[in-house]
Amino acid sequence: MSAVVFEAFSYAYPGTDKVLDHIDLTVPRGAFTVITGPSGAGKTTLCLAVCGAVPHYFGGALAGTVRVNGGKTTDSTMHDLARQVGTVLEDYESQLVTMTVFEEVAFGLENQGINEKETARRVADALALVGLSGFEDREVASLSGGQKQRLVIASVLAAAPDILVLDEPASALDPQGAEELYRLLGRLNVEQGITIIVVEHDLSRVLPYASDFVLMTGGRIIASGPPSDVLYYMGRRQVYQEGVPPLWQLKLKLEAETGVSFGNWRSEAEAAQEIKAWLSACRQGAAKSA
Ligand SMILES: Nc1ncnc2c1ncn2[C@@H]1O[C@H](COP(=O)(O)OP(=O)(O)OP(=O)(O)O)[C@@H](O)[C@H]1O
Repeated sequence: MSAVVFEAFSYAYPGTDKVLDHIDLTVPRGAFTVITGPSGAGKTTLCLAVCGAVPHYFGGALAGTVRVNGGKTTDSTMHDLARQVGTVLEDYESQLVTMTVFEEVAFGLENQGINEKETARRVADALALVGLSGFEDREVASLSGGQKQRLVIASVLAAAPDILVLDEPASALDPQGAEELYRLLGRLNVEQGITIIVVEHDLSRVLPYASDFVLMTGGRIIASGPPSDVLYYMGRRQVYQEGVPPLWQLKLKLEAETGVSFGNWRSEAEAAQEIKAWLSACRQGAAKSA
């Protein structure tokens, strides 16, 4: 069974035209799916449709279906969906409600009627997953931006969701914080088997972890699939050029000018290794023919 399936899904907020237009998308279990595209494309709305806030909270008009773990979101309450889908909003600080780190993670569990012992176990596990063990008694207000971000992730992980949806989670973090955050998401994906759906405009950050890219413009999906397919599409069709990572801009230019096909680079280290091997093969070829 797939984690999330959109079938011919269209949606308009109350009083707007369609902001999602005939979305067909399957997110397999265990995927690391990155939603990207220009501002206003409908990326946030797509996330809100997975956690059920669209339409349960926002109202509006829809057609088609969104299924989470096989069930239609319109047949579940947001409360029930929250056990399957953990959501981290772009304005994640608005999700923090209490005084201490322990209370923050325990808050949602107490509301679900989970007993004290089980709550303590789940809080400890969730804090360990995000690297905040030992922070239990710290006041939330004393944490850095990156630590607050990880705390919000721990709070949603404590409910044991199998899908995590995050909207531009690195937008308020410095480059190192962003790198650490995506390393954490990569680990949750690979080691815990959690399906990740993340909105990100900086594709360099997610290249090492993503299994799929989804490119949206004007409420539609215009390309989706393995990251390399979508990056080639963006390069060849000249769409959303600002989203193509510098590493891939170099690769596409090199390929166009040399006729050589390079691998589907996921990191600078991978690219450097391949270019070095290629240069060395070129040198050997030149030496032989001399
Ligand atoms: N609550 C709302 N009520 C009415 N219209 C909305 C609401 N939220 C978003 N929209 C509109 O829906 C469209 C899609 O917005 P959305 O936030 O989903 O796009 P986005 O791709 O996430 O953009 P960004 O990258 O700027 O966050 C936009 O035209 C936006 O103005």
